Amino acid sequence: MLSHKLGFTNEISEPMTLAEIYSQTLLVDLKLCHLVQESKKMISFPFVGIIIILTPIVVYILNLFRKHAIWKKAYESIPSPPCVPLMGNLHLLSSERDSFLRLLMATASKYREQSCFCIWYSIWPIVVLTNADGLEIFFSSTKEITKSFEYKLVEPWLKTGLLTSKGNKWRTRRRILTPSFHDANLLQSFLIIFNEQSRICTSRFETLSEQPIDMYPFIAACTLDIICEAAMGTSCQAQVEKSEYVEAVARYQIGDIIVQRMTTPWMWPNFLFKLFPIGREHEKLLKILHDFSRNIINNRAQQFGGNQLHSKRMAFLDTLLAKMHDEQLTMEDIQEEVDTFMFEGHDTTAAALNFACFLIALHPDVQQKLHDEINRIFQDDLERACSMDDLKQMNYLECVIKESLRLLPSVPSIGREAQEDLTYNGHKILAGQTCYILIKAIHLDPKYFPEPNKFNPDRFLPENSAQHSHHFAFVPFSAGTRNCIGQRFAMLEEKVFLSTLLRKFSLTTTQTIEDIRLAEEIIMRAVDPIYITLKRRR
Ligand code: HEM
Repeated sequence: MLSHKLGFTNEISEPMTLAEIYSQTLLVDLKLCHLVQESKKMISFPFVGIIIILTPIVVYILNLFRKHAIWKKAYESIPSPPCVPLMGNLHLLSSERDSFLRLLMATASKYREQSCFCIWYSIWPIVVLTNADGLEIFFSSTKEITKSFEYKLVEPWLKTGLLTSKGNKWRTRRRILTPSFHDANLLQSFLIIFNEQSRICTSRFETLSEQPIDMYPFIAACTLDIICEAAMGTSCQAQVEKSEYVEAVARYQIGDIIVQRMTTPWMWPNFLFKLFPIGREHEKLLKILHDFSRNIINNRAQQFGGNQLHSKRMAFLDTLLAKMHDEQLTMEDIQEEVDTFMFEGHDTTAAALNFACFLIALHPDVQQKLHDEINRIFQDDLERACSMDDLKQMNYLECVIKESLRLLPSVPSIGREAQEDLTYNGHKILAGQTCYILIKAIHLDPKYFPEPNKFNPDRFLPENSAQHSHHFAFVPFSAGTRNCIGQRFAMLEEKVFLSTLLRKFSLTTTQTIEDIRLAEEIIMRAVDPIYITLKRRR
């Protein structure tokens, strides 16, 4: 190690005081001075060159150790799993896809009383918050809206759209986009899309009934078609044909690369990443994704400008095009928002639906109640489309969707960067600190959810809602200023899909919840396929 060569031998597991750091710095400075004097004597140009290159590296490393000492001291009161010098907690991770989420959940459960813990990513701390109490430092703040570093890795695809942007840019965009999610015309168009695509998906299951199948790829294709048409006004036909775009998004090629990059820090700098084959593949996929959305946006803009938009169905894109001049949006601005909807609105919903199907298959009593509710609403009509009125009557289905999102949230954690010093349940969090809000652990707090691991949709019935009355005890869509803008869209979509499926089929599975290994890969995924058998009801 460079530090050892310079005689810098402190074990970093021991917190260093500032005085120690300064004395070490002095020592290194003296050594450097000595080296410079030596180099003068030798008047060797390569040697001076090496010194010039090494000095900023040494200063950087010393600065890191100085910060490490400050973090160690500041987070003394926050528990963490056992650390190893320089590695921090990295030695506890394996190449198994589920190892990171497993470590987070096991640590959260061990330190539930303390309401947070620290994970040391080598010498860098991540403070993980696991208790609903105190979350107002992020959820009720209009200032604490900056996302953590990891989100930078989706920026090559999404640029700085709504998910990744911050400050005034985020505020302006959120103001422009929010009304679209409450617009009655748009919601009506979306309802037609949900019905059509859910029906296509269900009919694909017809030929596969009576045998265990992995429903995920079918559901992912369906949710991709839905968001594509809702966002851009054009379906990408993921359920009926193959295309480069669908392969890149639905088969998760782009997502896999982003996840791989997240777990390999030496690939974080862009210039290094591009040198690896995976970096070049990433570029290729980005071109496919960007070309696809850019072409659709340009076509739609031309029709829009020429008043030739014959489609009665409105898309998010139309509301952006309509505001283009007033809000001074460029085509690139519009594209980053459309790409963001494609990213956020497809896999999150697919994961939620897949987990909901699994939990319904596991609990015949719950499934019976769902069938009863659906029979009451549709009687024997297996084909008619769901209306808004139908959806309003699906109260029990809503409880089932919520309980699924509680136990198996599509987004198990979210990241923030503290903008100023904060205090969370008595623990100090320094400005600039990366914090994870561990939604999955927050949802398992027995204080708000008795028998937290039990799948019990009844806890969301209005008469029982006092049990989880804390504002931030149930936050699958995050909460506060920076919550999920697509929450209502997603709930309606889930209701249409599940009621269409359950009108025709019953679901069973031979797997148990303990068999399912879960990985955090941008969203939460089952490491191995979940098999469900669909049986025609009549
Ligand atoms: C079950 C489905 C969904 C779940 C569980 C979910 C969950 C979330 C969560 C937890 C966040 C906060 C992310 C963070 O702070 O880092 C978020 C943000 C967001 N979601 Fe969703 N989401 C879902 C569906 C959707 C859909 C269908 C859309 C689009 C139509 C969408 C669009 C967005 C956008 C644009 C953001 C960023 C909002 C902002 O920062 O202002 N989501 N979502």
